[in-house]
Amino acid sequence: MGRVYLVGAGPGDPELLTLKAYRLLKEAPVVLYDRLVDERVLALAPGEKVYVGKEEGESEKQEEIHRLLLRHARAHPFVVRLKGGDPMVFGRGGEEVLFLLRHGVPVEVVPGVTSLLASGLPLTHRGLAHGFAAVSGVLEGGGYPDLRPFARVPTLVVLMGVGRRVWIAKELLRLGRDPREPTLFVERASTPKERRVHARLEEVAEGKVEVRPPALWILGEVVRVFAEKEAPVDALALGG
Ligand SMILES: O=C(O)CCc1c2[nH]c(c1CC(=O)O)Cc1[nH]c(c(CC(=O)O)c1CCC(=O)O)Cc1[nH]c(c(CC(=O)O)c1CCC(=O)O)Cc1[nH]c(c(CCC(=O)O)c1CC(=O)O)C2
Ligand SMILES: C[S@@+](CC[C@H](N)C(=O)[O-])C[C@H]1O[C@@H](n2cnc3c(N)ncnc32)[C@H](O)[C@@H]1O
Repeated sequence: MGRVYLVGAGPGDPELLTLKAYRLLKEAPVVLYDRLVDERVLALAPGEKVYVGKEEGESEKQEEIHRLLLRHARAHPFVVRLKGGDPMVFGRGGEEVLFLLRHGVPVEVVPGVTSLLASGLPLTHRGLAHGFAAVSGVLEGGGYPDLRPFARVPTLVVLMGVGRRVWIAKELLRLGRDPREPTLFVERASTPKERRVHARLEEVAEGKVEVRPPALWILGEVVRVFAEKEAPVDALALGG
């Protein structure tokens, strides 16, 4: 029975791979990969590549992925299971680890650079944000998240939130978040197709902001620190 490495592919740029991820991709007899894995990363792997990604809403395919993982783990000395960003951040990596361990398959998690961090913005900043949170815009089966625990965090990062951005903005306003708060969408961060869109929370709520998935969405005063549109804030003066 081979080992399964649950590897984070990072946000897209192949140079953001860890050395361990790079080595494992080079040596892997087979790589089972997700939808959001950049083709430049896949090109590094000479072995067999099996696409097991899901389109939006195809969460029921998870059991099929588990069966495929088991089959390949039984057929090879080791297998790489490649997920976008970090496998343990909104990647259903926990489910895959539990399934494999329950079937006696050894697993090793190889963290990757999560897209939460791929914007280059500070998620924390002295005098502006002493903490951050990340939340999924959509729950299993298409449910709506309960945003009450997240409404007051200084920096909030939303993943899988593009389709729900108007609802999320309105809900955060209802929960008391500042309508003029700066926010930033980053489509396809770290790739040549990266596109950054600045918008105040109220503008998003009004449906005025065009964004395409996949994109991360950062809300909070830290957006002002490196913003292009706003007058650049002197970060040093805020440093304290
Ligand atoms: O599940 C996988 O295979 C890998 C992770 C993955 C997910 N969605 C994904 C991917 C593809 C990828 O990142 O490569 C891929 C995914 N899901 C979604 C989007 C769209 C977007 O970013 O705006 C995207 C990215 C689409 C794109 O590739 O551009 C949206 C989404 N998430 C979700 C759903 C509903 C569903 O799948 O049942 C839906 C569809 C909503 C709808 O039908 O209108 C729910 C979802 N999917 C996922 C999670 C994370 C679970 C966890 O906390 O581990 C969650 C949240 C949850 O289940 O509580 C996983
Ligand atoms: C299911 S989550 C997977 C997150 C991934 N495990 C991570 O750690 O980045 C998919 C969502 O992550 C975000 N995402 C993933 N890669 C991205 C990128 N290169 N740029 C912007 N957002 C990205 C988007 O919100 C996308 O809908």
